[in-house]
Amino acid sequence: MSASSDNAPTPMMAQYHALKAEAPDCLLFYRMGDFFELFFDDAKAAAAVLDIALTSRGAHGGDPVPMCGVPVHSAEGYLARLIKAGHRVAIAEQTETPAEAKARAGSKALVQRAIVRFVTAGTLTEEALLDSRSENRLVAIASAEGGFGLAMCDISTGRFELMQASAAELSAEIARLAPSELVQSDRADPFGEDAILRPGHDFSSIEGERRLKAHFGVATLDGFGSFSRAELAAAGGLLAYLEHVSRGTMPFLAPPRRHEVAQHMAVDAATRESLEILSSQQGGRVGSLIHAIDRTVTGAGARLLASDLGAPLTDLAAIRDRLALVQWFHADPLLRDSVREALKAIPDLARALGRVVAGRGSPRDLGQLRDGLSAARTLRERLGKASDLPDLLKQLLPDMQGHGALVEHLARALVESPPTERQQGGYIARGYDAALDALRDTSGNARRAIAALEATYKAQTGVQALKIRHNAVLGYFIEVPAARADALMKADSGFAHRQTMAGAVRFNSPALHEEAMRIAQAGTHAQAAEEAHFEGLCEEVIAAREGIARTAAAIARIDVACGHAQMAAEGDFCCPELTEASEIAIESGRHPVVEAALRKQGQAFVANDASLNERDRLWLVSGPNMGGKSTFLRQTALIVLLAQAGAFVPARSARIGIVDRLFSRVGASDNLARGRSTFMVEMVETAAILSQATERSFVILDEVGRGTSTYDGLALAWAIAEAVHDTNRCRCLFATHYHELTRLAGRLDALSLHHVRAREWKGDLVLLHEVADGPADRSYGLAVAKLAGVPPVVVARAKSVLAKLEAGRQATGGLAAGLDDLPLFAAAAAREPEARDELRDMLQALDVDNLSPRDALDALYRLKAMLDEASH
Ligand SMILES: Nc1ncnc2c1ncn2[C@@H]1O[C@H](COP(=O)(O)OP(=O)(O)OP(=O)(O)O)[C@@H](O)[C@H]1O
Repeated sequence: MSASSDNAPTPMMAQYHALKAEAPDCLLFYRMGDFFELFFDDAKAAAAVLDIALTSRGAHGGDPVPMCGVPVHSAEGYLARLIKAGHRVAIAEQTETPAEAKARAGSKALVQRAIVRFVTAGTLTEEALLDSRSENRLVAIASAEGGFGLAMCDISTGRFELMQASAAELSAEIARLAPSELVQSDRADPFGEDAILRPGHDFSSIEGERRLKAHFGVATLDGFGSFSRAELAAAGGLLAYLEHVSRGTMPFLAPPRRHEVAQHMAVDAATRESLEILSSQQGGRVGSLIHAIDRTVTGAGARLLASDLGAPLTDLAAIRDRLALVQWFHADPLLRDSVREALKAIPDLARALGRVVAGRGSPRDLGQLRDGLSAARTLRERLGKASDLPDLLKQLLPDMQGHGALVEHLARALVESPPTERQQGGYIARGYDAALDALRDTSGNARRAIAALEATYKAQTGVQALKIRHNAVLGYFIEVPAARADALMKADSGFAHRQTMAGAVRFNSPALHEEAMRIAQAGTHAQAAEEAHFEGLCEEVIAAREGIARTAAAIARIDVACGHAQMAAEGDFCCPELTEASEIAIESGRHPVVEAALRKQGQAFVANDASLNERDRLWLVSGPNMGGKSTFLRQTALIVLLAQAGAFVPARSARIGIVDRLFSRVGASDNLARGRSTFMVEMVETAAILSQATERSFVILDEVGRGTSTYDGLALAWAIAEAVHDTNRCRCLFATHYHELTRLAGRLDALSLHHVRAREWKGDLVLLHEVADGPADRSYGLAVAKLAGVPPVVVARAKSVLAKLEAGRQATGGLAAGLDDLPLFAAAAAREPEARDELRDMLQALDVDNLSPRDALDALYRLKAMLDEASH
């Protein structure tokens, strides 16, 4: 900002504000020479995040303008940190050179600038800004016809999906997608705190259909499938946003695929968090399911694995197809090893393609596409020769070929390891373009001529220390020590003086000038030629984008299957059997994360069986703290999830009846310790289970109810267990401390009692981590306290308090005295006074003073009829 003493903005300030007005919710990176500079509040925000100096420049309205800047060449690293901190950035580049500005509008002209791009969390393609092992998703939401449409894309790979969800399904879908950025209409209520609000007219189905057709250059969308109005509206919002942020160069999107919500297990946000599927409750990958079982060797494989675990299937045939492929690799360790070796060498095709299509590709990306596609072909040939190909592989193999001409062209055109930078050139191979080679020869010859000149001048002047050198400012020059410069300074020496340094003097000569010009000209022409070839190659890649994306997807699927097979071999996992029955029959199941953690400490994991079916669908699991109840519950849920994701499972055998919805809830006090949850949240989440779990669902409830007083907690746990048993009728494991709940066994016929075993040995507690039939014999709370190091005097005191309490319990019948007299849950539920409320409403609505006798009699009849109806 140049200084201005009065209040009129300088031209540069006016330009800055005009650009800023185009991107009010972004930090504006304003290009000035070799820096991006930020001003005003943007500068303050960026300086705080980036920990760089906040200075000021000039003044605006009399006040100094806060400013900070980052060098252009290292901008990516700074961008990454700003995006991570939740900012969005608009990049304003100089769109003409200072010389062009001068020619346009005189010596005082301001260089024109324009926003060329927005950098936002959901629209990144740069390798440095992305995690190679996770997808980066942008999601748009729209509503139409009473439902919701979601459009999801990962522009770094081109994946593009549309889906329809009901209001009840919406939050689970958003949790599954875990978007980096969520876009929605500014006319609807925000779906999340960070949702980006865009103009409402972008989210109409008509507009969506128009944009889709235009983007894919089709006259009808029939070839892609049939989409609901809400899906089209969401697609419209997504495409409009992409157009906005990419400023003309649309990123790669594969044709949209419909994601059927009903074909996937519904797993809500609370369950994902509690099962620690993709990240642990501490927030990182370490300690999560995916961290424990991921044996993929490519970034694309890791991303697909995360997507599989996030959306387990419910379609039996599709799951069996995936499992058959894992089984095939499992059965042949040699083949598996060699395929994994081959996969390791395959570059990330999807992301390289994403960058090229988005116009941000580099010669290195083209090299990666060449190497990846050719490796894919080799792998296909190798796999194609094997016998008994599983069906899924038969479908994948054709996707891995068909790029022969492109690979051959890239191989001819590019050097072996092309650079990431284009400016320096040198990435087009010799022999590809004779004219380019000639230009390079010219520079080579000129360079040799310059070397020869040095020898000539040394002989001519007798100065042995004479050197011909080059720098960015002067270009080529002749340098001699100051003490020997006199001879060259003479007017008739043939040398022209250019610069005097402390110890040296620099000269030019006509011959040197001529050779230097030859080099510069040839260099400029060669660079232009390389650029043209680069553009041509990119166009060829772009034309083949859908096929390349299919190849990338096939490789990722093979990597995931190989990874599961590898994990199964390392971890002794088995192939689960999937059925349509309402059952879960696991023999010797284990928790993959806890097992891995124990193994590190040299301890063994105790495997346990679980067996739920229609007649025995609710297991009440009790036992001492630290006994392994939570672990047992979670391992069962994880085994179900892995099985339906198409993976082998940590068990000796597992038969799983397809689960439509998976729920996991943990009692509030467990979470409170992490400062995460409250009893209220626990109840809200439990309410969701009671309203959504179906007969095909699987629910784990871990000490639900314990976040409140003993009586309230017991009462709630009791009622929840009854409701799950009688109304939801889902498969359920319910861990509890309330010994009193064991009385439910006599009342609910599909409920059975189990406990984790413990023994007291010589006064010490031994936790066996074994799940056994029947209720726990006692609670062992004091023994656990002792184990945890509570001082012996306190434990002794607690023992005497306990003895008193137990004596009291025997006298009064205890906490649960009288519970046996409770009417059955179903009966209690049926007598809920809903109909009575209607009666009450109607009575309340009667305006008695203004009723005619006739109307009063009618009203009485109506009320009586309602009452009769309600009691039937
Ligand atoms: N099957 C098992 N084999 C070996 N160790 C186990 C097993 N299950 C649990 N453990 C160990 O016991 C610890 C406690 O397990 P877990 O949290 O499941 O107990 P819990 O009964 O739910 O306890 P609390 O009631 O206090 O929540 C685990 O961290 C693990 O180290």
